[in-house]
Amino acid sequence: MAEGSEGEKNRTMKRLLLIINCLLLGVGTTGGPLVMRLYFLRGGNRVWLSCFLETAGFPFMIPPLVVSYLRRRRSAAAAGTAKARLVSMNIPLLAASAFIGVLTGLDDYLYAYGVARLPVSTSALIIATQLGFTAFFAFLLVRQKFTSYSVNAVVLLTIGAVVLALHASGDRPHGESVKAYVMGFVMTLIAAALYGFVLPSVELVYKKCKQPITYSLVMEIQFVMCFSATLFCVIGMIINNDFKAIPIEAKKFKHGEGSYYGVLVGSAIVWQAFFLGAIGVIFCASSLLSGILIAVLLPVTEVLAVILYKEKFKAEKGVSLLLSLWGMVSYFYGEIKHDKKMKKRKSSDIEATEMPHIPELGVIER
Ligand SMILES: Nc1ncnc2[nH]cnc12
Repeated sequence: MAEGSEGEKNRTMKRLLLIINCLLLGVGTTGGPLVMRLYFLRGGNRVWLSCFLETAGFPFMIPPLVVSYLRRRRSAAAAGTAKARLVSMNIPLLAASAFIGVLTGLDDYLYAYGVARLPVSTSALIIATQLGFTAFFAFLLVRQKFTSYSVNAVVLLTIGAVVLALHASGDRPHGESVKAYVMGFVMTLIAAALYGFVLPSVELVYKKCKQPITYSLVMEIQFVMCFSATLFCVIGMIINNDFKAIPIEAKKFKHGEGSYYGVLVGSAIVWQAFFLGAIGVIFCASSLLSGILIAVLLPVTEVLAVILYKEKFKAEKGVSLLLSLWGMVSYFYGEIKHDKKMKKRKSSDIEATEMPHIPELGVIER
């Protein structure tokens, strides 16, 4: 009985964690591209600097990491077990996280290149194709199982992106060459494919890792990933002389120096929420759900871009928005149905002495 209530408490905690991470991902997915585009619209033109800002907020992870360490230390002392380590990840996990971080740094550059050249509403919809890539790599790397509902969601969200891509040419910003526009389009598409690979790779690392994955460890992984991605971008910034250009850009920024630095710091904070949310959702559920949430929220970004930056809202953007919402409803309906089926099966198995461990609501077993 006590074990049952402990299990119930764990499930509730994991659901709460899932909700928090969905919110973080939501803030990052919608706010990140808008702040990044604001930088370019108001006079900034450094691609390496803006890709650096995607991960440079990793020091914001230090306070929660310290709190988590103190808690682990206190519970180890109370239980009389070995002292908690300041850094709990082992060397292979550190190496894997650093490697994925470099891929993320490269991806950030491709993504920022696209945001610099395309309207946010267009780049957001190209990024929606990421879900197709995530689904493909999740199948290859972590043997993600699909239901008719999740397949339906992937198809709808991908069609939504394609509808937009087919009509995107009329969206070229004033004064931008066709070549720059096409390059922006292609780079964003490659970013979508690469990040579609990164998400299931994180899930694979969680699965293959020899130590139990806790949320504290997820935060450490986030720290290392963002640190190595930032290092990658710093090299690009040095080569491109971006550090010298920062004070000059700040002086020329349309809203003044103060708001220039405000945009940079705001960007770093919002993108931290994005990356922590993305890998946190993978921890609580799966890389597929992370990909689905990113795709579902992109049309929200698009609508906000239309409102805030007066970008054009054409019929195809509305169609894409509807398809995304339909895809989201389909996915969650399938998950709730699956969850109910699992609960029913569990209660009919309750008599058995050795009860098998059944995963819940797309939650991967660890
Ligand atoms: N670097 C990135 N940041 C945000 N969303 C992305 N989608 C693909 N790459 C991305």
